[in-house]
Amino acid sequence: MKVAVMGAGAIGCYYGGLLARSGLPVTLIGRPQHVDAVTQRGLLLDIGQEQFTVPMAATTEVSGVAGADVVLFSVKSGDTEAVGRAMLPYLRPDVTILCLQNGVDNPDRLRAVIGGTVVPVAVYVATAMAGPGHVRHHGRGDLVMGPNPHDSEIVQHFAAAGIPTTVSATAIDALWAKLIVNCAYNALSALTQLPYGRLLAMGGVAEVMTDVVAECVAVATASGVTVSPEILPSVLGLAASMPGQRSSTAQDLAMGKPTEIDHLNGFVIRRGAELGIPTPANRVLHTLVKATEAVKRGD
Ligand SMILES: NC(=O)C1=CN([C@@H]2O[C@H](COP(=O)(O)OP(=O)(O)OC[C@H]3O[C@@H](n4cnc5c(N)ncnc54)[C@H](OP(=O)(O)O)[C@@H]3O)[C@@H](O)[C@H]2O)C=CC1
Ligand SMILES: CC(C)(CO)C(=O)C(=O)O
Repeated sequence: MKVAVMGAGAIGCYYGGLLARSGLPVTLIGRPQHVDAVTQRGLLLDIGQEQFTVPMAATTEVSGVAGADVVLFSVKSGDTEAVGRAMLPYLRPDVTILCLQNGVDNPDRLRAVIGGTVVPVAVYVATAMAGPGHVRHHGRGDLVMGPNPHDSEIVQHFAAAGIPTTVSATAIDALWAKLIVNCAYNALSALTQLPYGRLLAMGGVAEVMTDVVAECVAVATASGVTVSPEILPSVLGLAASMPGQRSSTAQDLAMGKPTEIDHLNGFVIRRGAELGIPTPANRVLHTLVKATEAVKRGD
């Protein structure tokens, strides 16, 4: 199974690195600083106290997807269409594209651009780039993948690489459950730059999260998604399980990078409007993050 990773960041380098370490041919496609480092000395992969150096192919050219049986698609949600269009001329007609992204509509948006087999995957991991061509694993790593023509072969190769993968017809429901967590935490952590433990201890935060979750559940349910009745306690309980964590939106905002907020709270607002469901709490959070991004950019 020949693999290409489109978007050699925290997710792409972690999963691509594990697959390459297991012996599969993997090509990373990423930015020059990562590609140069990987080409010179291999990918550095920190897992717990162990560090692995994984030799693997790397390129800055999107044409690196040519010939791949499986593409791990791991760019941020805002880049989905543009990167999809750029890869299209190089893709094999029978390629399987695994969307390893947060948000629920990336597979549909990518499929609209490239057609073919585009598979939703819910990603339960915490990883971050520690430097050029250097990825650090902070926890978990399991995947829930939608059914696809090559799912058993993919699961087998992933298991051999130490990536626990479940195939589920309800992978989209899992993505929605993750989206609801993101809608509750990401903007509030970004706007305050607080880690989750301190965030939840602030007066009124649990109440705001409760409103956000209620709106998300209404939109999800009207979209035909099954949401666990335990979603609210599970969302509010997350802070205790990772009290020191700041959201990816908080990290993007702090680094002056574009956030994925249009595909988190922003998506719920758009879908709510289509369905006639009001989403005022999500709207306030989305607006404040967009305004803060604009201020940071100096608009
Ligand atoms: N990190 C995590 O622990 C988790 C992340 N996710 C989700 O996974 C997805 C990926 O996240 P993550 O890996 O953290 O993001 P990163 O920003 O670390 O990785 C994406 C990489 O792709 C690069 N890229 C974008 N366009 C191109 C292009 N045309 N050519 C080459 N490289 C390109 C980006 O460069 P540049 O920044 O310069 O554009 C960046 O280096 C997101 O949807 C995220 O929400 C889900 C679960 C956990
Ligand atoms: C689950 C959570 C909220 C963990 O930080 C996340 O996915 C993110 O930060 O984007």
